[in-house]
Amino acid sequence: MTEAPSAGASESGSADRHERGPEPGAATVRGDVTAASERVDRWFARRPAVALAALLPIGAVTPLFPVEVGVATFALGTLAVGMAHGAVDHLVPLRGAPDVSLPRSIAVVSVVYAVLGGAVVAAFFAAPVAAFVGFIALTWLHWGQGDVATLAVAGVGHLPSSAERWLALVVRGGLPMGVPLLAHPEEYRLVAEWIVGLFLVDAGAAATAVNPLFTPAVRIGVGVGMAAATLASVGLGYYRVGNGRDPGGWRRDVGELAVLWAWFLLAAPVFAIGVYFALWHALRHVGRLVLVDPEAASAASAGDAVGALARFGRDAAPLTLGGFLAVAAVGVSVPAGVAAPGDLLAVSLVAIAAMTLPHVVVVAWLDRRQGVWRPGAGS
Ligand SMILES: CC1=C(/C=C/C(C)=C/C=C/C(C)=C/C=C/C=C(C)/C=C/C=C(C)/C=C/C2=C(C)CCCC2(C)C)C(C)(C)CCC1
Ligand SMILES: [Fe+2]
Repeated sequence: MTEAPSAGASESGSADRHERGPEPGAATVRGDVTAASERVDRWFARRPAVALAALLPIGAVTPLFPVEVGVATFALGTLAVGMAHGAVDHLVPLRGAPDVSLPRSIAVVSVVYAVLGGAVVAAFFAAPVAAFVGFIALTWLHWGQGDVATLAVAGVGHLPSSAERWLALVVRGGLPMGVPLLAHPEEYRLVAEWIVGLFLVDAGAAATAVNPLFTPAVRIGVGVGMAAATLASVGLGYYRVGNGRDPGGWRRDVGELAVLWAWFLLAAPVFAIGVYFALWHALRHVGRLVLVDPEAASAASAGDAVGALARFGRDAAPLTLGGFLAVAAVGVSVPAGVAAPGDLLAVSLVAIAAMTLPHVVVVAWLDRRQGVWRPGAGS
C-alpha cells in the first residue's frame, strides 16, 4: 500500500505493480509505508512550514517593495513547483484505483481538463467579475481541501468528524484567500482589476466592475468570519484533545494556523500567495503524489528524498510544459493582450483557474479513495 493508513487505504494492486500500489495488506511493506508517510510529511509539509515561519521577517517588509517583486516571486514559484503539482493528474486515477488502465486514466483526465478548463475560460469571457469571484471561491475550497488531506494523511486525531474537517477546510483555504483582503485590500484589488481588465478593455471599466468586492462591509465580514471560524476550529480541537484525542496533531494544527495568519497579515498579497502556492500547497500535494507512487514511495521510505523527487519530476515534466502552453494559449486569446508584468500575472491566473477546476475534481476523487472526508475513516 502506498497511502497512509490513517487516511483510509485505497484498494490497489492488480496488474502492473510498478505503476500501481502493491497489494493491500502486504505486511512486508507496512513498515515502509509508515516510514514513507512520516518522511514525506516531514520533507513536504512540516519543514516547509518551519521555513515559512522563518521567512516571516522578510514577508513583513514586502509591502514596502513594488508589486513586481511579488509577481516575479509568483512566477518563480509557479515555474519551480506550482505548475508541476497538477501535472501528474493524468496518472492519479491509475495510481489511486485498481481497475483503471493507463490509457483510461489519461483519457478521462484529459476530457475532464478539456471540458471544465474550457468552461472556465468561457466564463471569464462571458462574466469576468463573477468568474473572478468563482476562482477565489474555488481556490478557497481547493487550498483548504489540500491542507485537510495533509492533516488526515498525517493521522491527526483532533478532526474525527467530517464536519470538523469541513470547518478546517474553511479556515485553511480562507487564510490565503480571505486574510489578504482584510490586511492589504489595495494590492488585492489591483490583481482583481488586472484579471478583469483582460476581458473588459474600456478604460476604467475593470475598476468600476470590481468595486462591490472591496467595500468595508465585505472586508470586515470576511475578517470577522475568518477569526470566528479559526477560533471555532481551534476550540473544537481543544475539546477533542480534552476528551483523549492526540494533542500532537492539534498543536501542529494551531502552530500552522498561527504561521499562516501572520504570513497573510504581514506579507504583500502577490508575494505571500506566490510563496505559499509553491512552498506550502504545491509541495504538500507533491508529497501526497509521492506516497501513491510505489517507486517514489519506496525511495522515500529509504530516506532518499532526491530519488522520490526525481521520480515525481520525470512524471510531471511533460504536462508541466503542457500547463505553460495553456498559459500561452490564454495569453494570445485575451482581448486586452499582454503588455505589462501585471498582465502576465493575470493571464497566468486565468490559465491556472482553468486548470484548477479539473485539478480539484481529480484531487476530490483521490480524497474519496483515501477516505479523507469519511468520519472515522481517518484517525
Ligand atoms: C493533467 C493534464 C494537463 C496538465 C495539467 C496541469 C499542469 C495542471 C496544473 C494545475 C495547477 C497549476 C493548479 C494551480 C492552482 C493554483 C491556484 C488555485 C492559485 C490561485 C491563486 C489565486 C486565486 C490568487 C489570487 C490573488 C493574488 C495572486 C494576489 C492577491 C489577490 C488574489 C487573491 C486575487 C494538461 C492541461 C496539460 C492536459 C490534460 C491533462
Ligand atoms: Fe492543488
